[in-house]
Parts: sequence; structure tokens; C-alpha cells
Amino acid sequence: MSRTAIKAENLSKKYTIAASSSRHDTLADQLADRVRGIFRRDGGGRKPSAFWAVKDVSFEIGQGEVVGIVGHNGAGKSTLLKLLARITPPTAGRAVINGRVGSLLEVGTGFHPELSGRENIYLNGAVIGMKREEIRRRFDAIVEFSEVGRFLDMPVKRYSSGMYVRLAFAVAAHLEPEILLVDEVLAVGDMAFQKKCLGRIGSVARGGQTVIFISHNMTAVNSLCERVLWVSGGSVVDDGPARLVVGRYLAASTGAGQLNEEVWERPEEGPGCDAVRLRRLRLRRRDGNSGEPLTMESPFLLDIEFWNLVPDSCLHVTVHLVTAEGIVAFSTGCGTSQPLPAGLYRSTGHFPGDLLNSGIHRFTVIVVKDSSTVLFKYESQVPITILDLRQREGSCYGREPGVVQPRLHWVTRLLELPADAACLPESACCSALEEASC
Ligand SMILES: Nc1ncnc2c1ncn2[C@@H]1O[C@H](COP(=O)(O)OP(=O)(O)OP(=O)(O)O)[C@@H](O)[C@H]1O
Repeated sequence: MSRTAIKAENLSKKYTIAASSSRHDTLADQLADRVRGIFRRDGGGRKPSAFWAVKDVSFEIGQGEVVGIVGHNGAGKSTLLKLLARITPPTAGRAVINGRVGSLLEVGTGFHPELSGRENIYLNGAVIGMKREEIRRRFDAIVEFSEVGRFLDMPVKRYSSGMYVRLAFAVAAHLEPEILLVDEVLAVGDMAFQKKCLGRIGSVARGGQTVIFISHNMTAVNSLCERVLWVSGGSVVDDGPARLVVGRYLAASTGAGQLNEEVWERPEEGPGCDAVRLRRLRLRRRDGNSGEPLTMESPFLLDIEFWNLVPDSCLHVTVHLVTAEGIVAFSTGCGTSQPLPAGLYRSTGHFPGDLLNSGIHRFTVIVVKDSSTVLFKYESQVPITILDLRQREGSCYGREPGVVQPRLHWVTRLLELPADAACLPESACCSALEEASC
């Protein structure tokens, strides 16, 4: 294994919530608390309570590893990163860090408000142990990336939060720390800048630096990180390859895989009518791996079991697959041209992978008799939750639009070379383009 960059040993942080149980970050908070005090009968005499924001967390991260941290709001992710960055001291346990740390944890840390943007760049470099000459070499790239060049000589306390984050991210990512800690910077700033940041984190990661990255954007985490820690209630509840941990986290968050069938034991209990009643609606992975959530690539099966109660009916079973937005993605089904004897039947629909977009889909079953009479419609309670666990290149990590996401064959061919590029061997261009096709 590579050298250890970070080692957390039983790292723990206890916070005490003040009697009034409010933080006084802003003037509005203070005023609100005073007003509350006027109306409070007990005079606000509640006892302070303590809780563990991070409890007994231990892990080791090797040099050059790119690790994502995921978890719900309030799970303890930011506190964990602040402990690693030594912004806050642990209540118990310790973190051993081998290497220069650059961090972008929250707006407000790391920069001196009275100093200008220019001075803060040098200050930050010096803090992580860089020589003036090293910082000067990267200065232009930092300013260009941050897009705040015009305000470089203004004290950063006058920056907007967007400008602040731009400069802070540019500094953290360009000063080439050996360990980069980044906390959901992407929530601030516009989409274009978020993309730029993700692209930069990707190139830092490929450059062999150790990166820890907190994000709620699972596509970005899954694409940028090789390993993911899932934090819940202040503890690490899962730690492993990104695709697996993100899959399990999303499955738990969305409830995917929890309800995969509806069953009615007796004909009189099933939805339907006097002629046909449903017995079972079941969603299955085609590979039989029932514990795993469905991803965009996974083929799956839908079983529709029904009792035909009237002999000699010609029946057609149709499924409408409906997106979370209520759009019918498509309709599919099967029927019989021959009359069916009475009995219990199962129709199984085979849905290929690389068809549906990610999201929580629903389906409606419609049973039609003799190609003309709708016997009944039933909206199933079984969700078809499709996770996006595809690896993305570049810096585009948003959800693609559209109800379907088929994987189509594309080829790019060279049609004509510009006149001045005649010396370039055509075969070289062609092979590059063929490789780029997918
Ligand atoms: N300075 C503090 N004083 C008291 N409680 C705090 C403090 N900082 C964080 N907490 C609390 O500790 C818990 C963990 O917070 P933390 O910010 O680490 O969660 P998180 O997983 O990063 O959440 P999010 O995804 O919303 O950023 C929360 O209940 C939060 O309210």
C-alpha cells in the first residue's frame, strides 16, 4: 500500500448546545433570540445539552487516494473535515496528517478579511509552507481561474460570497497542496463555476495528490473518487469502492429495493374486476441479484400475475411506465389472440439496460379485453428506482435531460482537412477520431 496521507484514530467531536439552543451567527439571530426570551415563561433556563457530531471515527487514506464523503445533512461530514484540517480540535482521538494541507471548507475560513485578494493568495501559500517564488509562479493561474482579477486589491471582506469562494477555490486547488480537502464548495457559485471546480478537482486528483471531497452530487462523487466514506450520525457506516458505497447510499436514501412487489393472496383481494384480478406485481433485477439497486445499465423484469376468472377471454396486459414528473415514458405490453382458459397467469416484461433515465419511476397496469374494452387500470405502489452510477469524463456531472437515456452508437469521421494541415497524415486524424467515437 502507498504511504499513509491521513490516519484518523477514534476521532470524536462533542458539541454543546447552549441553553437557548441557538447560534448567534447574525444580528437577526440575536434579535430573534431576544424576542423569544420575552415570551418564554421559564426565562430560557433550559440546561445546555451535548451531542457527538463525530464519534469514534477511524480510517486510513493512502497518498494519492481520492476519497468522497457522502451523508445526509447534519451527518457530521463537515465536522470531520474540519477536524482533519485542524480548524477545530477533537474532543477525543486524533488525526495524523502527512503532507501540506490545502482546504476549502466553508466561506470565511482560511482568508484574512482585512487583507486584499492578492495578499491572501500569498498568505495562504505561506501557511501551507510554500516559498514566495513558488506562489509567484502560480499566481497568474490562480487569478485567471478565480475570475476576480479586477478586485484583486480590494480587502476580501468586501467580496460577495460568490467571489470569495471563487478565489478561495482557486487558491486551494492551484497551490498544489499534497492533501486537498474540499467541502461542498459547489453549493455556492454559479453552474459554470461549479463545473470548472469539478474539472479542477478531477485534474488535481489525476495529478497524484490526495483529495477528500464532500458533496451531495453523487454523479460527481462517483466519477471523481475511487473510494467513498458514508457518514451517518457522526460515524462512518460504509467505506469502500465509490460505485458500491454511492449505490448503497442512494438506495437507502431513495428507498430503492425496499418495496419490490405487491401481492394479493386471494382473487377477491386483488385489484381488478369480475373478469380479471391481479395476483402479484413484482420488480426483479435480471441477474437475480436482489440486494443490489437498479442502475441505468441494469436490465430488469416486471412480473404481472393475474387470475383470469372468465374462460375464453382474449386479454391484453399493458404497462405505462411513468416518470416522477408524471410523464408516460412509454407504453408496452403483451396480449393473446387466442382465448385463454380460466386460471392464474404470469406475463413478464423484459426491460433492457441503458434505456431509462435515472429517477423514481412508477408503472400503471391496464388490462384490456378483446382489444377494445378496458377492464381496469391499476397504479402500482412498487417504485422503479433507477440510479445513475455512470462514470463521467470531464466536468459535466448534472442529470441529463430526457425520460430515456439509450446508449447509441456514434462515430465521428474526418470529412476534410484544412488546406494548411495537408502535411498531417490523414490516417493519424482518422484513428484519433475513431477512438473518440462511442
Ligand atoms: N459549531 C457548532 N456548534 C454546535 N453544533 C454544531 C456546530 N457545528 C456543527 N454542529 C452540528 O453538528 C452536526 C453535524 O454537522 P455537520 O456540519 O458536520 O454536518 P454535515 O454532514 O456536514 O451536514 P451538511 O451536509 O448539511 O453540511 C449537526 O447537527 C450540526 O448542527
